[in-house]
Amino acid sequence: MTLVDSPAITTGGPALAQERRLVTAIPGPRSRELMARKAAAVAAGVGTTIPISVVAAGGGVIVDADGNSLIDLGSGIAVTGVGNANPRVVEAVTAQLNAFTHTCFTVAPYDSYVAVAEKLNQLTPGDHVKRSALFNSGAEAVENAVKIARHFTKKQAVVAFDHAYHGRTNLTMGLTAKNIPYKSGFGPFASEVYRAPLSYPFRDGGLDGREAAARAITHIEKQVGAENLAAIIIEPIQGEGGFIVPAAGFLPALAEWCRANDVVFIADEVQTGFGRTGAWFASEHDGIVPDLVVTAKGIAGGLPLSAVTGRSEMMDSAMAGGLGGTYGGNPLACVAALAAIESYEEDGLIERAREIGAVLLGRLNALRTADARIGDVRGRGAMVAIELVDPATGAPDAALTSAVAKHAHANGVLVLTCGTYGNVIRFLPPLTISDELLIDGLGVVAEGLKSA
Ligand SMILES: Cc1ncc(COP(=O)(O)O)c(C=O)c1O
Repeated sequence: MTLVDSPAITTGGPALAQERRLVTAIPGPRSRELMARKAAAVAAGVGTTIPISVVAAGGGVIVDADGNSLIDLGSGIAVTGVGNANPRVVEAVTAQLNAFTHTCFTVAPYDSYVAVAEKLNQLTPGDHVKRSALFNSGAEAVENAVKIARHFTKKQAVVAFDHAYHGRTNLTMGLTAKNIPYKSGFGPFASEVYRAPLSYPFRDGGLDGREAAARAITHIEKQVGAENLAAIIIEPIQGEGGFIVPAAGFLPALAEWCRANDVVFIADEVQTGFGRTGAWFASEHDGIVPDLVVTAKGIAGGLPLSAVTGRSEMMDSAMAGGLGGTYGGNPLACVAALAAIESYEEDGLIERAREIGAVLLGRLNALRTADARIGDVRGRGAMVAIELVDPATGAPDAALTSAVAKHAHANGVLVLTCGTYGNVIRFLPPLTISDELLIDGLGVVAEGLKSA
């Protein structure tokens, strides 16, 4: 029986792999129609190249309208850490739907919002007194974190880093580094945003973390001056910018400088938070305690929710009613978050992220020894990437990257690319994926590299 006959979600190694190859070789009518539409969209410069119309997902597999199944190595861009349609989340949201769907927390409050805030206060790094405010998207939470930092410090400037990604709203576009497709033609951007050099070990010519931090701080002092600077915002491991893990010592040195200069240190943990890197938050790997932590994505099992959590004196400094919006901390998203957090805690998912990381790093490093086009393998936990280069020059190879991703998609494996130079393939599987599926998916990527 192939998955054409059975769209039920199955997990498991070789048998599924066999079925997947069979069905993906013969796209059904619905997928053919979609492929044609997507091809037109891609030709017009919009849309993705993945020719499927999803009808179900779970257990590390996405099933399309023809019964084709894809191994999910992207988690909807690091969102479905607890797996798609996680039973705890489904049950909680269903019960909430039957109770009430919306009141607006500031008009008529409800317990689940408070419970999520308390959980965030407890789980984020540091044992100081904290407060949390809830929003809908990562970008919205980043904007609010900057507003809080400005209100608290009475300063205006914000520093973001090379290769950073913080969203696509007006202020966050300015914080985001990459021009195309995120910024070009969408200006003017918000003022008082500056950029500093990052620690990017693969392309840094051997700078260690402290040296890279000294370079960034000198740059900031020259360009802005601490007396004008409200906040620096940084992803502890960069996501869209290419899964760049800064060298040890970089983040602690920046955090120290911020403390000494009354500058708010904002960690954007939108992509790295909620167990993704094998710890609740990636800041923990570097032993830093950010003043404000921004979270979203993995927080609520696929429902839109985001948060800013931070020092109570900073959070309380903003005027009541000055943050948030109508839907922030919607009751459906809040109960989903409580259920997702229960799943991370009780289903051992953070430990599982570390195991997934061992498989990813082991297999990808082995591939790298045999293939000089893999310039770098990096990441933590279930957030790992390969950077593809021209072996002769070390120059980024975006064409190879896109060919490998296309091969993977055509052969039933959903992987994402990223990076300023478009030459990074990133692996962000759901933390519920089996080793068999993961290894099978990596095998297809390896085939793609061989055939490219
Ligand atoms: C680090 C980081 N910050 C902010 C965002 C923006 O989040 P959203 O797309 O939910 O607005 C993203 C999204 O990818 C992200 O990775």
